[in-house]
Amino acid sequence: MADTGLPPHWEVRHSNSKNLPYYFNALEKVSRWEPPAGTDTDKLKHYMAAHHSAGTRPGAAPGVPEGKIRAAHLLVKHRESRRPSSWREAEITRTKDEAMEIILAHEQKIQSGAVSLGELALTESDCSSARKRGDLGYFGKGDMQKEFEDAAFALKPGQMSGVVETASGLHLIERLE
Ligand SMILES: O=C(N[C@H](Cc1nc2ccccc2[nH]1)C(=O)O)c1cc2ccccc2s1
Repeated sequence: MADTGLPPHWEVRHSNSKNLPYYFNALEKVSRWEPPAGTDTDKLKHYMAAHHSAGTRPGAAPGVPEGKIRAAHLLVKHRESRRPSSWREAEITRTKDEAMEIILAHEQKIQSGAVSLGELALTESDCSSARKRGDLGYFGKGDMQKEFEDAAFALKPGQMSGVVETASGLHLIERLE
């Protein structure tokens, strides 16, 4: 990597959610917003000017906030969910296995083309985003539970995930942008 002027094992990374550079030590696995002690600040300044132009990256879709995607999801909670309650049901007592059967049936219906994820989320999702057809808006890395983020960022726009499990319950995710 070009000479960043940082001490050994330190590298510059980019926070999509804050659209800011940060400094990461790959050996100690620590990160910080300010350059560490021992940094050659002139070299770092030249490196940043050459490699970290602020603002949008080339090829970013106009209007889409940098590093973010938009997705909708359908959530089926169960009695082990972090918050076993929703607008649909004050106390959710179904087991995880029962929730799995329900969400797999939803997945089949969506994959058959009989209904869209958003339409089904309106009545069936245990997330408060149900009223918006499951649309969660734009989000970046670090905003959502890790399993959800990994699955959503692996999708292409228009694609739907398989069943994804988080502490909230079982999800089907459709990437919108
Ligand atoms: O965390 C939320 N809702 C929880 C359920 C839940 N847990 C999630 C975990 C990952 C992604 C979405 C998730 N939704 C609840 O209602 O108990 C959110 C609701 C909304 C509504 C609009 C936009 C974002 C969000 S995130």
